[in-house]
Formats: sequence, C-alpha cells, structure tokens
Amino acid sequence: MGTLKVECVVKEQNEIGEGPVWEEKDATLLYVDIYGPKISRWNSLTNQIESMHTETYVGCVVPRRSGGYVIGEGTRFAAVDWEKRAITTIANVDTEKSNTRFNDGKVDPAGRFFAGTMAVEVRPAELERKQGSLYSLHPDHSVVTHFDQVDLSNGLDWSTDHRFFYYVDSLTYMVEAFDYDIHTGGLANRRMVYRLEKDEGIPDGMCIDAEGKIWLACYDGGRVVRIDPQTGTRLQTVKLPVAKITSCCFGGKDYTDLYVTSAYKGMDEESLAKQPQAGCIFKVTGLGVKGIPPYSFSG
Ligand SMILES: O=C(O)[C@H](O)[C@@H](O)[C@H](O)[C@H](O)CO
Ligand SMILES: [Zn+2]
Repeated sequence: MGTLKVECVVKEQNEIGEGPVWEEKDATLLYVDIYGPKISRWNSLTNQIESMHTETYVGCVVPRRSGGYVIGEGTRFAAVDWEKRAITTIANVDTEKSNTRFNDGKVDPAGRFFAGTMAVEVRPAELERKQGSLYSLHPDHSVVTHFDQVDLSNGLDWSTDHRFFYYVDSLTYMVEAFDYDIHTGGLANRRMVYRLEKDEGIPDGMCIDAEGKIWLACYDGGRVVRIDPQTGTRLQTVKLPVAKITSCCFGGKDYTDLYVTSAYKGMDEESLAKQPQAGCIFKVTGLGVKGIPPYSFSG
C-alpha cells in the first residue's frame, strides 16, 4: 500500500486547470486551462511547462494517433499541430446556440472522441441551464449527438470491460452510467450510480482505475473520492489542500500516481490567501491502485 502522499507538482496556477492526460512516451502531463485559454504540457522529468494559447475557451485536449492533439474548443472540434502551434477546425457543434462552449472530453477505447458542452458560466456553476449536449467525434470526422438538455457536461470514462459509460452532468450532483456499445459508440439505459453528499461539493472530472472503480473530482469539495460503480458506494476519500478540484487522471510509472487538477476562478482574495495553491496540479502517490493508459483519437 505505501503511505499516501499529496504533493503540489505543477506550481504554475491555472484559472481552471482541467482535462489531464498522461503521455507515457514523454513522461508528460497534458492539460488545459479553460480560461487561459491554453493547452499545456508539464514534463515530469525536467519540471518544464510548455504552453500554447487557443483562440477561445478550451475544455479538453486529447492525443491523436496520427500525431498532435484534438481539442474541444469553443464550439468546435479542432486539430492541434503542436510543433507548428497551429489549430485547424475539424467539425462544429451547437451551431444553433450562441453562448455555449466545450467542457470535458475523453477518447473511448475504440478511438472516438467524446466531449460535452455547456453554457458559458456567469460564475462557477451559475449558467443558463439545459444548453449543453454530449457529442462524439468519429474517426471519419462525423459527429454524433448523444443527448441534449445538459446543464454542465463534465467528467466521463468507460468501464474497463467497455460495457459501461460513466458520465457527470455536474448540476445533477450525480455520477450516472449508460450501457455502452463499443462497436457503434452508442449509449443506452441511463441510470444513477452515485449521488454526492453535501460536503462533497459538485461532481466534476473523473477517471477509471484498473480495478474498474471511479475516481471523481469534487469541485468545492476539496477532495477526490473513489466510487464503486457496481454498488454505488464510496470506497475512499482523498483530501487536497484546495477546494476547487476539477479533474484527475492516472500517470507516472505504471500509472500508479493520480494527478489532480484544480481551479482558482471565482475565488476572492481572502480565500486565495487561505488556499495559495488553488489552480495548481497535485500528484497523489501511495494509493496502491493503478490506472489505465489513455486512448488516442484514431481519426
Ligand atoms: O471544470 C469544469 O468542468 C468547468 O468548466 C468548471 O467551470 C467547473 O466544473 C464548474 O464551475 C463547477 O461546477
Ligand atoms: Zn470539469
């Protein structure tokens, strides 16, 4: 098991740090600052951070099998050529909406990029409701709309056997599950997995571990919780030194470290003084559990 240790590793603060992805080949953590707006890469060996600005709010970034990245930025899926620092549109979404943006996204085990939208917030968690949708970008660059009427599209991941899709619409205060068809990318049979308790705050990003349990970031809850999706129970709570915890992913050697992103957006001077590490990225070691490598967009 080892001893649990929480360490602040990325000290450059993000307004809303989000969408962490471990890139094994470079021992690098890829993530976004939604309001930067920028994509960053933190090299765990050199401690160096490289960043690239995007045109507007960037909700998520994922690796692409053919090289570079794909992002959910504003209301478009776009390709990123990291070397050239160039962004090109792949597909537009929410074309009938005037004030939405992409939020969290992730690649499924078959290489499809799933990402959801939400209305641009007035203040954290304060926004026009039901404006969001969940989309997937397929290898042929077609886009599927899975459902609409989403308040604040957030964390997502798949069960290790690929039979279930887990999803958070933050304002439901729940983690939900769907049956997943890995052959088509289709979702069915939506149901609740876990309802957050009051002190757990707002459900945000999530990731699956190698045992099929869910690690959920608790925004305004200052913690990540480990949930058993089979029983709907909380198995573990890991507290962090800041309140606005936004997402998490496994990385490091053998995927044994949990990287946790956070935000400082919406905090006043007094709370910032109490939480000087708000917006930093933390590494949790000694959990005694591994994650699984991320998938790359195959288109
Ligand atoms: O990190 C995200 O996913 C959102 O973009 C944030 O804005 C917060 O989640 C939200 O404010 C809390 O509900
Ligand atoms: Zn989020």
